Amino acid sequence: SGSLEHETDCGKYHVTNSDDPSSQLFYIDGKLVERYLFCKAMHEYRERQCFVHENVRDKYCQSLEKLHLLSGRKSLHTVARDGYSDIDSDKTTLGRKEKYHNPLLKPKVLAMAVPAFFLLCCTLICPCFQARKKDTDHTVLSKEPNSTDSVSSLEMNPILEKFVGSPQRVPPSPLRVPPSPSRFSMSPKLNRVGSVHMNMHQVMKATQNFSSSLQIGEGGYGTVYKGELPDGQVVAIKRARKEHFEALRTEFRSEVELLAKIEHRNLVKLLGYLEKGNERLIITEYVPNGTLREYLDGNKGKILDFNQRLEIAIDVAHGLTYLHLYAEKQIIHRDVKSSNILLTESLRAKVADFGFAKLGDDADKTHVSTKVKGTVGYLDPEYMKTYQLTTKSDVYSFGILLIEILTGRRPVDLKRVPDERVAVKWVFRKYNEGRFWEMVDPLMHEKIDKEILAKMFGLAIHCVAPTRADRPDMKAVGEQLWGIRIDYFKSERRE
Ligand SMILES: Nc1ncnc2c1ncn2[C@@H]1O[C@H](COP(=O)(O)OP(=O)(O)OP(=O)(O)O)[C@@H](O)[C@H]1O
Repeated sequence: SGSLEHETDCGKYHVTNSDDPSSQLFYIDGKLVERYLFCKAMHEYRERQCFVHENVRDKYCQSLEKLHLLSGRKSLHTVARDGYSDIDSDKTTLGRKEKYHNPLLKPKVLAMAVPAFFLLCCTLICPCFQARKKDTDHTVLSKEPNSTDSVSSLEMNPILEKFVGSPQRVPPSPLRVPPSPSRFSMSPKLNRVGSVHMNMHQVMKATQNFSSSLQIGEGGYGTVYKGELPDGQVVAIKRARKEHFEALRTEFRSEVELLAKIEHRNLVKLLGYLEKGNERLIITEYVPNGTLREYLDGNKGKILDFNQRLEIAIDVAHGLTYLHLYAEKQIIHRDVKSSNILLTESLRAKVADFGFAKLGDDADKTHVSTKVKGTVGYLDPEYMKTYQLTTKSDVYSFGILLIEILTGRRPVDLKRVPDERVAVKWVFRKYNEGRFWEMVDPLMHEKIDKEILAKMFGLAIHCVAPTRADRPDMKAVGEQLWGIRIDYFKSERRE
């Protein structure tokens, strides 16, 4: 091991040498940076005719130079702000120039997308958030940013484990803007929210005393029951678990107030709310056909065809566009995932679970600073780093969801071989190799036109760009999906 420090006319650079390449540290002007940024600086110094030790550049940066990944238009400062990260692990997939046949495969876009995987990996295993095991790999995070709790029951494998233990990954004391007190203050009228007003006795009757035979699901906040109202209307009743009650109080209340204002065919409708003693109950429309995840898992006895998947994606995009743009106040969902997409009998989608919903900020601000909430695998890396929540965090989660819809894979699946565990990373690799069909859900036997697949996966990759400014907004995503659907029908007619 050793250390090399050099000063050029342009700035200082410094590498700590180590026999183990993974523990090498790179510094530019005294700041620790990822290797990619370091090489980007070398490249810029050289372009500005500053002296650079060629042996240093050759040793650490040659592979990146060869891949043309250092010559993008972005300046070093822009790149640093964007949080670009080491791309080593993906270099083999970017090898041949002719692979850039799609605009999305151009080096700039690749350089944008590759680091997302590194950040995603950090996201998946960041110890600063308490993870709660649920289902197989779907773990919900709900953590104050400066808390010291560590990963709890999240199953970890040795490969992931080595990343754990670095609390510095999360800024220690981010700005946090508490929800406006007026919106969340105790209101005696809360029981009158929505169109269904029930008392506890009626709820007990509707759910047969919370009978396990009427239980339809279990989520972060508690248990969900199916119930029938005296007029025959079937509803879903979400009952907060008592042990989480205090902690969930605000969330529960925020869910109610937000949902009550929403009226859109792609969003689950809040029908009522009941606060009584130690019970908090949310009554919503019942969506009869289970979750998108259940369909993708093949648990519903029917496999979604490509058109149905496309329509589900469009429905979700429309629901989220409504929350982002057209609701009375901007709403950021914060927990977009396949188990929160409920399907109707005709397999149209409704976005559910506004438990984590958060009001967007007023028009004069671009983000809300908040504690990190969401589900492992879907979390926007920029939100994880900055605690700044914007609608683009939902766009990121939507990109992950789109990958799920197309591949059938869970965002993180520890049962797969190591380099296929993180679906987005696997997709990116295959995408670069132009192996679109290999990514398609094996349960879906249709042969989809390659161009259509390239557009769908390209859109998903665009949504998961590491920097929110590079992601499309939800409205544009819906429009693109709509365009893809038209192309899909045209391609079907040709065959
Ligand atoms: N309105 C509804 N209609 C039909 N089923 C529902 C409805 N709401 C929830 N469910 C069922 O209950 C399950 C649990 O829902 P819930 O929203 O509590 O948790 P989740 O979204 O899966 O997890 P989390 O809240 O932890 O993110 C869902 O997966 C779904 O199967």
